Amino acid sequence: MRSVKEQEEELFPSTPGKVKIERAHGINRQFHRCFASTSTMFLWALFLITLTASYLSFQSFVSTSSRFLSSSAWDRQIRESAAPVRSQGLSVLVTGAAGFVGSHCSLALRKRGDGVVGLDNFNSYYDPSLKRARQALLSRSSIFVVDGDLNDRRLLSKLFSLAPFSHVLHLAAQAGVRYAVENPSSYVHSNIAGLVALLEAARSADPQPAVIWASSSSVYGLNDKSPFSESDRTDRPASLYAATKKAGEAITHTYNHIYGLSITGLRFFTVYGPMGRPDMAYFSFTKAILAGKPITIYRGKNRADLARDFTYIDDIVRGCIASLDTAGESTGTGGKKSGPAPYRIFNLGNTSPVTVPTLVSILEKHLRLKAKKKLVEMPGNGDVPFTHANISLAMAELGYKPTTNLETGLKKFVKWYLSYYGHSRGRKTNL
Ligand SMILES: O=C(O)[C@H]1O[C@H](OP(=O)(O)OP(=O)(O)OC[C@H]2O[C@@H](n3ccc(=O)[nH]c3=O)[C@H](O)[C@@H]2O)[C@H](O)[C@@H](O)[C@H]1O
Repeated sequence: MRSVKEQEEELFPSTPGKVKIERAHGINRQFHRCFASTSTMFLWALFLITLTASYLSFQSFVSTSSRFLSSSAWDRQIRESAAPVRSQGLSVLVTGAAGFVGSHCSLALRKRGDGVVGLDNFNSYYDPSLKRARQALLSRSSIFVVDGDLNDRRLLSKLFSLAPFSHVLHLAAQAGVRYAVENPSSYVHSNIAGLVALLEAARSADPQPAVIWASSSSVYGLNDKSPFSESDRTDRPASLYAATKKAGEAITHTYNHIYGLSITGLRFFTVYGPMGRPDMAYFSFTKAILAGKPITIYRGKNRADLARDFTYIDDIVRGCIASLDTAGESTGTGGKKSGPAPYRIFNLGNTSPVTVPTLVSILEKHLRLKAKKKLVEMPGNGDVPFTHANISLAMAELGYKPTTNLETGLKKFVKWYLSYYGHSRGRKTNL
């Protein structure tokens, strides 16, 4: 008669990974066989999982920065792309270069002979194929876009060590006001952690670049004083998106104060235009109208129409470039500032708010199709009733003067949309 301990040892071998089969007999033998083969399978599975995990992490190691960090061809591409081709030209690192505003700014900078290196993580917040198409366009203008994330500190410091960027145009962000209720952490990842990683790299760089970055009209939140001025309060954000942009303004101020980084924050007002963002209303409405699908138009309290100070992309690009040209230098080296550096914030808007139903009727006219409209109460997930920019400061300091009204800007957008997606005006699609 075997002791309980012996029986237990048969069932649960004392040496992990080893199975004692020599003492097995009867029903226990069957159990043991089964256990042995299960254990072997388990070990094999474990081995394969470990192998796959190592392979995948090696792949991601290789496919992100590290591939670049060891490649001299990659180094050369960065240096060439960063080099200006005109005398006194800027050398600009554009984050979010495959994004809407980033791609337009990169092309405009390149066109006038500045050096441009792009950085983009090509995330799937909206169709990445549009981002790849923008990247292809940039590549035709000899602009190299690095496929990497802001939070990859090693990659950032490598970029700054390869090229003496005079400026950073920081446009990479998690955008979208209402999406923040669905995926709050993506806003923290990009707009807070990513921003800090970028500022850390910029303040440690030699020379320190001037940083121009995208804040947002949404920082005015629930204010009802109109138009919105830079000196107005910004302590009542209506969305997490707005809160992260407001936080960004505070964070950049700290880096300006401690390290002497030259900072310019640009509060963009609902930017639209060709190659725009598919998540935005004018873009998604166009798609739906062409497909004969209904669109949802939000309304505020007492059925009031919502309104936005829609701003055309070319005006925004001019505002960004004027901000780069007037930024003033950073004053720090080796972690210490040698004197105060500029800290500026500007509204970049259009100064003429338009209601959402008017936006829809302009689209209907350009598309030669009627929209199926569903009017619903604003869901209360981040929207504000209206935005309206006072741009006096940007006019005075940047010479900023928007020139495109919504009618003209949407005409250009619709033309691009129909050609890019291969549709004809006045014809419904099967999208
Ligand atoms: O300036 C900014 O700081 C922000 O601008 C943009 O936000 P918004 O002004 O909210 O633009 P957008 O979504 O196009 O909605 C436009 C209008 O259509 C209404 N809207 C929207 C969707 C819908 O289905 N129905 C509707 O009525 C909606 O209620 C709103 O009244 C950027 O996305 C954001 O990233 C940020 O940069």
